[in-house]
Amino acid sequence: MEVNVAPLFLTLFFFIIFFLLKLIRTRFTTKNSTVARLPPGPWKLPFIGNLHQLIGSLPHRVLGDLAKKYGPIMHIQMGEISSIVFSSPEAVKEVMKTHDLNFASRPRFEALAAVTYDCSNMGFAPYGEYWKQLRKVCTTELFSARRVQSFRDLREEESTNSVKWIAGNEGSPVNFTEKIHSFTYGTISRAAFGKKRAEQETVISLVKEIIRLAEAFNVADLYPSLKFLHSVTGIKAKMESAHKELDRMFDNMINERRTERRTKDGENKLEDQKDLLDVLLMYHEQENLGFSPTIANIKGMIVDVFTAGTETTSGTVDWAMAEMMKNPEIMKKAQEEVRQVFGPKGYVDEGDFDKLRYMKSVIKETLRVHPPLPLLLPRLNQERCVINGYEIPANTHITVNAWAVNRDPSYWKDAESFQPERFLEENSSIDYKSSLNFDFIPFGGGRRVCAGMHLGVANMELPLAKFLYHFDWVLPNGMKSEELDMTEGPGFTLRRQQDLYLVPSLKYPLIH
Ligand code: HEM
Repeated sequence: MEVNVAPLFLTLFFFIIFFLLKLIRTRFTTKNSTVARLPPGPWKLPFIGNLHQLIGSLPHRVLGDLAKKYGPIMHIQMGEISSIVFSSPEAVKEVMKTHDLNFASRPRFEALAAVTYDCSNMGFAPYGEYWKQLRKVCTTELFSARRVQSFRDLREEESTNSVKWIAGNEGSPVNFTEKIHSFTYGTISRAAFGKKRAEQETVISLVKEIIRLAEAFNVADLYPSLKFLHSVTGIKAKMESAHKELDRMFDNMINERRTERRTKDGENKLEDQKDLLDVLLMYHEQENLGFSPTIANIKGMIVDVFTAGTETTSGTVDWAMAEMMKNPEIMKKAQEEVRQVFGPKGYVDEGDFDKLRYMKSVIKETLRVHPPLPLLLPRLNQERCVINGYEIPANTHITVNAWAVNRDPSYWKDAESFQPERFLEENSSIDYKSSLNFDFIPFGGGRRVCAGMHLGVANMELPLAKFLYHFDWVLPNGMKSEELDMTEGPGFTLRRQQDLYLVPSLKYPLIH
């Protein structure tokens, strides 16, 4: 029997062609994907991605460890959110310099939008015309060196009150953490609203509640498509309720101020007497200034001032003091310097702060080892791009692990240890405006760098100098310095897990 093999050959021929074409296609895409594949990252579980590795841990530490294995540009999946984590100075330079414009937006979180007047605060405003105008007003007006200087008297007053309170509790343990917290909230609230007001304490406690809720792990933010999760977690509802109350207080304060601004005293207010609300209302009222924020925008900005400007600053002073208690020789040097500079005067004032080189190094070293926002604020890239051969799709969440960068062993000698001297010696030229190498980024960098840096620095330096000058400090109950617990607490800002209790003894009393 004769068999017709032609169809068999034909099938085989087409099969081989199909197979070859597929092989070529695969090779082609694989070749292209060496340019366009996502960065490497840890193995992901379906639906939750890498969440199981991050929940219940300190994310900056876990991400730092994972980066040692997967590299300084790493892909992480958190629920539906795809995020690229940058963990070395070279990688961060790509985000903050080479591709700065593309990476200058922020992702939107529904729960946060509810308390930031639909992201009309600066911290979470998407990149665009509104953010650019607001940023300009911040640089030239709200947080300019001149404005920060104009708040000098109120900083003085608030820090003197803290010193008086501590002096009144000489010899017994004081909750230092709480004290520096209330100094910062008091100072920021007066910078925003001027004179002390009856509502101040309520505003502060509502802001604290909103910060706590914003820092709580909110699974609903990780599954934006599952909107019902917001009602399951209840966090958004709690934030909205605290916010409603805060909004009512803001309205009262703003209405009162608008009336006051129309009086003679209001009209004649000198530039240096204006608080942040005055400046923002001026832009609202005068149409020819190139930026006209609505009242909701103004309230959004005030929320920013409170949330971005309080715990970051107080947390740093708290850690600085804890580090000095842990390292008595550093405390001694810092105290000797402050007492030498201000000793003859009998009081501390900001006029001679240029001479406090060692104390400033203590603050820098604290920000290096304990950056208050260890993962900065998340960013979003507007367009797809390729970095180091890795594909970064548009609208990816960008995380910068500043905590890991600030202790990168290839940039920092003995990176884990607390040594303020490093900022006096080879790194003395490093300032807060992000170093050229992007190896010291507690305030972030690029277009989205912290807008309130000068105010933050002023609010850290003055109280710290006064606490070092006026008091000697010991740990309570005979605790030794090596026993002091330095564990980090959970949350978005890197604060101490335990409040710091210290026993003050008055060295130089206040003379006025
Ligand atoms: C120790 C004190 C402070 C630290 C360490 C700090 C740190 C930061 C960081 C890391 C960012 C994000 C930067 C980025 O995405 O690259 C930021 C943003 C911001 N900070 Fe600060 N901050 C401090 C104090 C303040 C103060 C006192 C204010 C104002 C009252 C302030 C206002 C802001 C604002 C408005 C933004 C958003 C900027 C934008 O998105 O364009 N900060 N800060």
